[in-house]
Amino acid sequence: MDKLLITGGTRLTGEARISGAKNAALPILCAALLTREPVTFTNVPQLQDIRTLLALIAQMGVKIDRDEAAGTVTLDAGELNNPVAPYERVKTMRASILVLGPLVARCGEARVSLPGGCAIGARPVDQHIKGLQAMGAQVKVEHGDIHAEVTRLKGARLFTDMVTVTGTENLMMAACLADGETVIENAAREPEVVDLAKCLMAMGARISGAGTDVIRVQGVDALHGATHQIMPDRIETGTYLCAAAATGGDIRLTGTSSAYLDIVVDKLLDAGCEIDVERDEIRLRAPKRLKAVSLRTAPYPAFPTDMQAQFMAINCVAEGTAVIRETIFENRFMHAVELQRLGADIRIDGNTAVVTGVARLDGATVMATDLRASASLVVAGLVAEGETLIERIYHLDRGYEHLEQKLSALGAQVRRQA
Ligand SMILES: CC(=O)N[C@H]1[C@@H](OP(=O)(O)OP(=O)(O)OC[C@H]2O[C@@H](n3ccc(=O)[nH]c3=O)[C@H](O)[C@@H]2O)O[C@H](CO)[C@@H](O)[C@@H]1O
Ligand SMILES: C=C(OP(=O)(O)O)C(=O)O
Repeated sequence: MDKLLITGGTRLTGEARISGAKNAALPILCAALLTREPVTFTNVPQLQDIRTLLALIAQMGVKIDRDEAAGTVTLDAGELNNPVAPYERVKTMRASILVLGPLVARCGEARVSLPGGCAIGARPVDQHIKGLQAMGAQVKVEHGDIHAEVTRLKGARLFTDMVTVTGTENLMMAACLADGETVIENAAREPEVVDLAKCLMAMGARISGAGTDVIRVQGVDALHGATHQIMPDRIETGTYLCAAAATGGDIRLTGTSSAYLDIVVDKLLDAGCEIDVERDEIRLRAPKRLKAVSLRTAPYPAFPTDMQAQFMAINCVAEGTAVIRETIFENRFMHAVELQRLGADIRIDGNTAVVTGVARLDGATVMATDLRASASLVVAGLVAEGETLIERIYHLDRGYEHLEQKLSALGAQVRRQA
């Protein structure tokens, strides 16, 4: 298993280009299952999760034409014949559940393995199932698989018990081919939901309200081919901003947008950073020492849970004490014990972490436990004195394109070890 060796202590300076968003690309690639015509996507990141999803849908009979280096993928689901997502694929990537809605809507049938729990929490998919049932699907969970059947989905009024991002995406995709109008209330407002809606509308779907908490979809008989550019990755952007902030750096990120990062930018300003935003670029200049910033995660537009770990890392070396509350996932503090191995002062009490900044962190061997936990260890490793060896970095490969190359271009001393 690959490891990442970081020699800390270098200020990050220079420029890096942000990739297409993993969490937009995954649902948007699944949207291609809804039509018989080819759909082309650009700005698709080179990530393990994307490879996993493409392998999953190839097995369903979808033709894939991909130029990885150019970031383009064309999917042709004209001969989709096997609406099945087996456990072997689903277990490596929870987002595989995003094939469920499109498959039921297009094929009238789907068998998708239950994703199961993961490091950050139980993450059930009951809301996805409840929504499809409300649209008339017969859904059984048997032998660890979700088996759904319907002649044609019917439009319905759907209300999810909590805000769920992939739940909203699954139901919005399913509703595109349903008979009549579907109203999704308590919908997720995340920018990735909006990007998916844009793609679906380019394919002929009739959707309004994406980006608000009520999404209306008028079902149509068929969708058609289209071309769609995946939005920039706001979490990758935020991660590099944190890495620069922690190291007292001065970086420019291109190919991105601050539009969906308001609260992250605000927190970095509170921490003492200077931030300039120009069209598709963000420049961050960090102070000598950051100030501690408290935060509470919640659905968009509040502070994203996917940035919580990286902010815990910057608070480890900031001046003062920060209180971090995680309200989305019940077990998303796994990085805290690893950060403690580097000398961080963190106290955990339930869903609250109290982080008191220390003058310096010291390099050590640490273990990556999930994607953003791993990102927080990279941020901490960049600022720690000496060498930090991060084990199990396959998590990082799920979500950060060309991480070592981008960090090296910013002056970091980072090396992958086999
Ligand atoms: C591929 C993708 O886009 N992943 C993102 C997505 O995950 P994902 O869509 O899986 O996360 P959800 O928004 O669904 O989860 C929010 C909360 O609702 C709970 N829940 C969700 C669905 C359900 O049927 N029942 C249920 O109880 C979850 O356990 C969690 O506590 O949103 C999360 C929250 O912003 C992000 O951290 C993930 O990076
Ligand atoms: C939790 C994440 O991803 P996933 O939902 O794919 O596990 C993430 O992107 O931080």
